[in-house]
Amino acid sequence: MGLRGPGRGYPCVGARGAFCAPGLHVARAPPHVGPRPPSPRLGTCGISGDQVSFPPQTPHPAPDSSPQPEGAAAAGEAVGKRGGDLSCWVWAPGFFPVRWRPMMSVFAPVRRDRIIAELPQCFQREAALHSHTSFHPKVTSACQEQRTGTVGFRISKIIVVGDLSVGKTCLINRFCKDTFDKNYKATIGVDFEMERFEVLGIPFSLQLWDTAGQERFKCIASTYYRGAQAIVIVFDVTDAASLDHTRQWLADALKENEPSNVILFLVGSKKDLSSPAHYRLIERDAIKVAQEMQAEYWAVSSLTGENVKEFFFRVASLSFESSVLAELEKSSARKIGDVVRIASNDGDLYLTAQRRRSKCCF
Ligand SMILES: Nc1nc2c(ncn2[C@@H]2O[C@H](COP(=O)(O)OP(=O)(O)OP(=O)(O)O)[C@@H](O)[C@H]2O)c(=O)[nH]1
Repeated sequence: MGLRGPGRGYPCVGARGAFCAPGLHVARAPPHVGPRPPSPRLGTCGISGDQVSFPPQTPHPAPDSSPQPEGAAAAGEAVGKRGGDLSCWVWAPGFFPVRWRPMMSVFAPVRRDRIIAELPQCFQREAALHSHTSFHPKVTSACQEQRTGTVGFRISKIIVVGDLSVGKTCLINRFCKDTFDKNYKATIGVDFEMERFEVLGIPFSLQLWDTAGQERFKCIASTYYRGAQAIVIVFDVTDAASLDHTRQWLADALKENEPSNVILFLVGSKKDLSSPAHYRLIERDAIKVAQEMQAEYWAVSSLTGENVKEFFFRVASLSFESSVLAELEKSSARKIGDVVRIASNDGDLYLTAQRRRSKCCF
């Protein structure tokens, strides 16, 4: 059974690249059989130049009450590690079912506990993307003047990768739903959550792509790596081998992304399971790996919630900062009579990974 996704000759609902509609849950696509169901009406809006679709106003009934392609229910179960929500199946153009979560809306007010007014601090200064204590002054002033782009809100794609069972799903669930499941259920392909923030007064969303760690699902998951603004590589602090494997996960993710356009995070999970003495040992090694990768290091526990919110706030803030700086750089380059070049004194505007890695000063 194949997965339909960007870049594989399959349409992704109203999306270009790897972006999918907020609130739409991409399912593994069963082969189509039988008559084509009516296409849903899809509205579109522009987000940073990418098209995304709104959920259809009249979703097709759920698979159990309507004709469906063979295997659709199985696909739903397969994708839905997070079953039991209010989602239903809808038909997307291109013949494959997607799960629509009606309760999610990009226009609902941002939760009060998702408002970021100051740059959250790093976890370890030795392995941080940068150790500044506040947002880049150009970002702050652009936000004050509402010069962060013509579109009302921004969106960043974050992919979460790492060995099987290291805790990727639990990490996302702890942050997005404040839940923890002690039973392991493998992710098949990818799963997807959208989390909305307000950063310096500007609406900002993170698309969190939870990918499968099992080898046999890797090729499905890797089709969703493209177009990431941040890569989160997770390892288990009680399993040194999972730390060793992070290099390979990074290499695979970078095959689909331009290294200078992504920011990297190395996350040690299950901190609650490690004794302080053991943790100190693995942290020393993890910091070395993070420095080598030029990633920011964090250690978290999804069981207790330790550092989970702080980590995602940091991801949101640095992704936001990086995207606003890129936008400002683009607009300043455009001002120079359509000749795309960067004035030397603006050279720090676009924080490529290389520059971030060298921890340049403002
Ligand atoms: N004690 C403890 N257990 C955890 C923590 N995070 C995850 N687990 C457990 O580890 C197991 C695997 O967690 P998942 O989040 O499903 O792992 P995953 O990386 O998404 O696995 P794949 O979907 O196969 O890639 C589950 O049994 C979780 O309950 C944690 O912080 N502390």
